[in-house]
Amino acid sequence: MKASTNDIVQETAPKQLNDHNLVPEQIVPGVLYEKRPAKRLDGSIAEGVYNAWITLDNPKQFNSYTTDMTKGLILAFRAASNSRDVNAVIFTAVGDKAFCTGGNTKEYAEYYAGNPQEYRQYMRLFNDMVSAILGCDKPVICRVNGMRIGGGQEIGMAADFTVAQDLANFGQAGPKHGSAAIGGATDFLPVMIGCEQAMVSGTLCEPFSAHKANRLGICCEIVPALKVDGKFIPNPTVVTDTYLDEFGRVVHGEFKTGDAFKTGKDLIKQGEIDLSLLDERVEALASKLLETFPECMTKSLEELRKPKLNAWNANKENSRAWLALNMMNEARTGFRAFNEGNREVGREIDFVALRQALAQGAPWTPELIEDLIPKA
Ligand SMILES: CC(C)(COP(=O)(O)OP(=O)(O)OC[C@H]1O[C@@H](n2cnc3c(N)ncnc32)[C@H](O)[C@@H]1OP(=O)(O)O)[C@@H](O)C(=O)NCCC(=O)NCCSC(=O)C1=CCCCC1=O
Repeated sequence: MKASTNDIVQETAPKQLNDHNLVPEQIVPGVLYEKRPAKRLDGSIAEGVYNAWITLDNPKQFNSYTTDMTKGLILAFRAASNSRDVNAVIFTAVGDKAFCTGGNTKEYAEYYAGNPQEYRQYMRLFNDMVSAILGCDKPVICRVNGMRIGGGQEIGMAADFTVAQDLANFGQAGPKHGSAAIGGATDFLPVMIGCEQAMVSGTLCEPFSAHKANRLGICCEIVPALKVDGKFIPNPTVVTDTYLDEFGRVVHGEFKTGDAFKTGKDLIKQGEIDLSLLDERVEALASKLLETFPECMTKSLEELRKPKLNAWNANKENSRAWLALNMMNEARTGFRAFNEGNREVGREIDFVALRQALAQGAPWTPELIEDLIPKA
């Protein structure tokens, strides 16, 4: 009689498996790690195979990552990468407001500001975190549960796929808050959305919608998340029913303006947010990935990641050094301004006043920094 696959496994698989993990699968506070059963395309459970869900858990601070959380993410990606029984990684965050808004600005302002040596050590962890995502042996799906901004956009773009709920905004924050988007964005954006759009995003720091992210090619799929009267509707603050304006310019995915935007905002407040379609589509993508040869999958990932990885590897060490020294002046000022400001006084410095001071040759003194920071 022909032996079953199970019999063959019993006979051939090592009785004792070597553990290649550097760490136990217990991750730090702020980073959750969970193996959920993988599903076949028909929705049935594939016994003994899982998807690793890595979840940022810092919702009060928009799932920004602290130093400890960068460590947790490195360990989590390492664990998922090494797990024989993991099909794909789902990289997401708690809640429906934010996937991640980057580095923790409170920690930046209160610990790293003015302390470049410490920030250089932090940037070792940050770089290793991005490299851990790009080096994961399993496909990584970024499940965008809410806004993906700054370093959040960078770690999200390091993933292989992005599936987003359509209320999520995307974008960079660096030059407005005293940093440069060189934690991956300047490497990934040009290859993902083209140099011109990358320039717009990486310098102007204007958030853009999930619909636009999908059109630009930074998301492979988006789903509605807002339910009004029990029915899903597209993000009502965004133009989704018109492709071109009267002059033939693409308007699909742009934010509405004026009263139309305000009406959209009110509708969001009235409705309820339901991420079930997001979960469905993420699971469906993971199921498609399951129905492939695992080694051929890993090799394909390795090859297809090269445009991102090569750019990242070429720049990450220089970026680390520059970011560390930048903590002495612009980052020190910008992150303190965000952290010490509020909605009333604002969270950004008077950029023109700074430029006027520098135009006269003024040095970066503690007094200049204090004067530039809006006082709550
Ligand atoms: C535009 C925002 C993302 C969202 O704005 P809004 O919707 O108006 O919400 P807020 O009121 O601003 O925020 C709500 C509360 O969350 C706190 N919050 C938000 N983001 C962070 C963060 N990154 N760290 C800590 N806390 C955060 C915010 O303070 C509010 O709490 P409060 O108690 O004060 O009410 C806007 O929030 C925003 O711009 N956030 C900061 C984005 C940012 O600058 N991120 C860091 C970018 S730099 C970076 O990530 C880097 C990575 C590695 C390389 C170097 C580098 O710079």
